[in-house]
Amino acid sequence: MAEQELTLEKTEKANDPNEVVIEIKNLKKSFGNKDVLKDINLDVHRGENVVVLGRSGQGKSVTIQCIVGMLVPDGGTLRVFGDDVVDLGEKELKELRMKIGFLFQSGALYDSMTVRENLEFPLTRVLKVTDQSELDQRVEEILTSVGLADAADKMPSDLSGGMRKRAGLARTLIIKPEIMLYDEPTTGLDPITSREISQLILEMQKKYKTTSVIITHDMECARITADRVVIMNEGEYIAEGTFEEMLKSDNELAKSFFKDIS
Ligand SMILES: Nc1ncnc2c1ncn2[C@@H]1O[C@H](COP(=O)(O)OP(=O)(O)OP(=O)(O)O)[C@@H](O)[C@H]1O
Repeated sequence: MAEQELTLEKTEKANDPNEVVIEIKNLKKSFGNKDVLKDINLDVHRGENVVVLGRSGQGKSVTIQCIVGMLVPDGGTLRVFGDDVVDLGEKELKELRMKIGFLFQSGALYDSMTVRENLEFPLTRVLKVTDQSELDQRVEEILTSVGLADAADKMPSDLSGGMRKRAGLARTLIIKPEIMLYDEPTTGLDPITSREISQLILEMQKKYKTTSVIITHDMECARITADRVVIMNEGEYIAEGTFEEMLKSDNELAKSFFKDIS
């Protein structure tokens, strides 16, 4: 096949909303005699934002850690971009992780580095970018995108909680991941800042066409960001639908999450 056709095929695939990017079937994971994931089934399509709701300790973070190969499941299959994660060798796992951005609750900035240095770090270490003008241009672009254009030379300790979250998001997005995994992105923020971060997550999905899994307890975050909501309970996904569908769900647990939403 001609090189041009191959490129076209790749581009079409990269934009195909029907492509299943993350495919989870009958996933199981136990720690000792504690069965945390009993039977998780989920398809995440390209460009989609899936919000996972569940009470504390239900295995939401464990699911995310399985997706990036940090934990090895005990059963079931877990494919990312069509590859079975369990079968990947070290090198392939490293390549996969380069396509996945992971935003932890803490935001994960290095306190001893300026914002600019924090952002340059994944570019130089992961993508091996050495050209200073490219580094400057990419740092400026991402900081502008997250609304922190003037903060490049500040230290993390000089930033508010919301700004730190934005900088953490910028640091994750700067390598242009195809998948974003958010673990409680609005925890610890006041309601107004939480809403701003949720809106930013939505904007970044549209701008960078990322596929995202968002774990949250924040219903406003779910309302703003979710194309689809799944509810997790006792190691299984028990209900799913759009935010509006879940709002009207007869499922008792869904009702308990949505009871204060008007
Ligand atoms: N590496 C591990 N070793 C042993 N047990 C673990 C490990 N990781 C998670 N667990 C246990 O698995 C269960 C699910 O944890 P997980 O962090 O996935 O919950 P969660 O649904 O994300 O909760 P939260 O909303 O509080 O973050 C917990 O009981 C936890 O103690």
